[in-house]
Amino acid sequence: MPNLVSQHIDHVLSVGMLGGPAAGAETLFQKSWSRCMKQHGLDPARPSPARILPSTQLREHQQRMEGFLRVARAGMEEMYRRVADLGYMLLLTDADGVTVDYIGNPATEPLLKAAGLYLGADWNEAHAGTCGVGTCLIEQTPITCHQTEHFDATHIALTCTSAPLFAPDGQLLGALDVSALRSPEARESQHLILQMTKMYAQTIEDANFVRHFARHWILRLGKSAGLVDVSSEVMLALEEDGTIIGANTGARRRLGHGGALRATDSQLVGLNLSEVLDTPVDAVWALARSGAGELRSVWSHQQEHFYPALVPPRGRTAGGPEAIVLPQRPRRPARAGDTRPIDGPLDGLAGSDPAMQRLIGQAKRLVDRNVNLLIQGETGSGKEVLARALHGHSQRAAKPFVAVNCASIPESLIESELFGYTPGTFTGGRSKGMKGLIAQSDEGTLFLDEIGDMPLHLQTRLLRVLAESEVLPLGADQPIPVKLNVIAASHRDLRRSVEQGHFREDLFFRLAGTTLRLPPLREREDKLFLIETLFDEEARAQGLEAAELSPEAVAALLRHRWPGNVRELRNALRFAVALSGDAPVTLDDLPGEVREADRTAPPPIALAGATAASEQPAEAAGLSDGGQLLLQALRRHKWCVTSAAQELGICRATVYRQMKRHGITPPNLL
Ligand SMILES: Nc1ncnc2c1ncn2[C@@H]1O[C@H](COP(=O)(O)OP(=O)(O)OP(=O)(O)O)[C@@H](O)[C@H]1O
Repeated sequence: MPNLVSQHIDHVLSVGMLGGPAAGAETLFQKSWSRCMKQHGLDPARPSPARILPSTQLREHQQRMEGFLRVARAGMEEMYRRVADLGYMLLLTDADGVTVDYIGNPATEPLLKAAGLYLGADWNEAHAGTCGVGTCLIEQTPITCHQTEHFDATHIALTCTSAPLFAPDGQLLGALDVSALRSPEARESQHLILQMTKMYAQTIEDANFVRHFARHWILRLGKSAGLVDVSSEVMLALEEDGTIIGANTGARRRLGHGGALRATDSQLVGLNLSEVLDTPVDAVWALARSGAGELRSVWSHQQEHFYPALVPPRGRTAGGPEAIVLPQRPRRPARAGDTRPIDGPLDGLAGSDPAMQRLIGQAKRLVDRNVNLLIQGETGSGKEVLARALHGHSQRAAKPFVAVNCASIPESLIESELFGYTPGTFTGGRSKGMKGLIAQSDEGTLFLDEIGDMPLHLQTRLLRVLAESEVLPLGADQPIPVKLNVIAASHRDLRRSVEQGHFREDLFFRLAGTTLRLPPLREREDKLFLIETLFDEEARAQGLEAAELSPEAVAALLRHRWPGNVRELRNALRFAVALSGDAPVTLDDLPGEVREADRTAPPPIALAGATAASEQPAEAAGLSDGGQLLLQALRRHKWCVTSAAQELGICRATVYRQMKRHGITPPNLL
């Protein structure tokens, strides 16, 4: 054995030192060895003992994923029954690589513990080196790390097979690992275990998906008509009009663009089923009515064929299938018969930025769908504006929109503000008591801004309100029923907050039916649209409807990085309008930091005059400000319309339209 160990160390050292991104066709393990040495600073000659977290720390890791742990445990027990006799044991880790659950043979517990195959063991690659769990979490794909494929010589007797586990929104949750202290030397001996691990990881993920979407219809699609009821690769959670509100890993892989396994659910969520499958939504409800008889029908996506099965929302099955209340037909596929104008409040939020247009399309499809929405975006990127537009676009538009900023209400007041209180609850309180903000939003929209800052004990109370649709004011003994529609928002990455134990996982899943991500202003391609819209609004507000922006000012505004996002832009324009009065806003009227950005940027070629003389001087002189701006941008980009469009934040078609309007002709066509 000592000889084997030193041989292993030499081998790892030679491969790991040579390997690296430039080394080309390395195996997954050689890449990992090189990562261990170069990035994690590990040394194969210095073995690190198993690191087992103390129970308080372990508890914190477990608490972050309690609901999931229950589901995963059932799958682990079933798998363990099948592999225990072969000498395998099972670990469940979180995304950090910490073992949050374990099943092994009690008779070998001391050996398992010494090898780190135990509760609380940290299998993160940065500490444990190349291993089943740690490397699987980095690669996000199922792997077997067999004996000498481990980095650390203390692990070279082990064989470890791990599969990643993803949350319903596509985020990595952790890994399922099946390991043995001893095994045959041939790597092929683990092939069957790899297949079983993948299968149980999918079973666990799917059970978690069903738990998450228990209140919705779930469509299963499988390759086998006989098995689709019990096992199917694809699962889609649906609203009654066919809107997709959730997609499992199989659905993302099979139905998402380009088979992107790691993509989040944004590609499918918000689409209508009929946009994804060559099947009308009516077929889903026909399937629900006729039950298994419909299974003979085949549904297709591109060239692939599936058999469908439908899981009704929990609670609808209480009286057996005959008690299921089925929608007679899709509630409302489009806006037909809707009195709202097609150009609703959501349409005014953005110009031609592709990410914003996708978001608006998704938001429109999800409005009035009984799906809780979570808006994520940097401070000032327009989360509240989006929430108000969603409310304005919904059938609840005439009902109250109640915005609560969880970060700005003092912690001592937030409970009474949200839940209200009865008369006499507080000395100094209002004599009639107070209706809380949650009750005030009844039938309208409750916007919980900066939800990530809500204290943990109030998260528990809020969860109860959401689950039971009733609120219990402080001092009251009778709850008040409320019809709640919640939109939550945060600039923090809430999933990260869940992982860090600052935010309840169950509340996160309850609030984040779908996550809408607002891009920061610096990434938006419709800056010019926003500049013009906000400038008009600010000028109107100050009674200066005729105010104008000079091309230099617009160019500077387009160049600035906008760390404060749309809020900073609005403030800059308000400042500039106030300063310029009736005269056009010039560079000097802009706030210092915007002017500063302009000074540090390279001078535009067209303004430097080098090419101006030969290129349409007469036309340039007669052009309006907008035309001059366009001409300058085109010159700066050597008449490349795509680049000019990008700089101006408008699409190519608009550039061509505006060129035509201003009579601007590229030099090669003169
Ligand atoms: N699409 C938009 N159209 C017009 N104005 C916008 C838009 N988005 C944001 N704004 C303006 O930017 C400012 C900030 O918007 P908002 O309060 O919605 O941002 P936020 O992301 O909720 O900020 P915070 O994180 O601080 O709560 C507001 O003055 C708002 O009017």
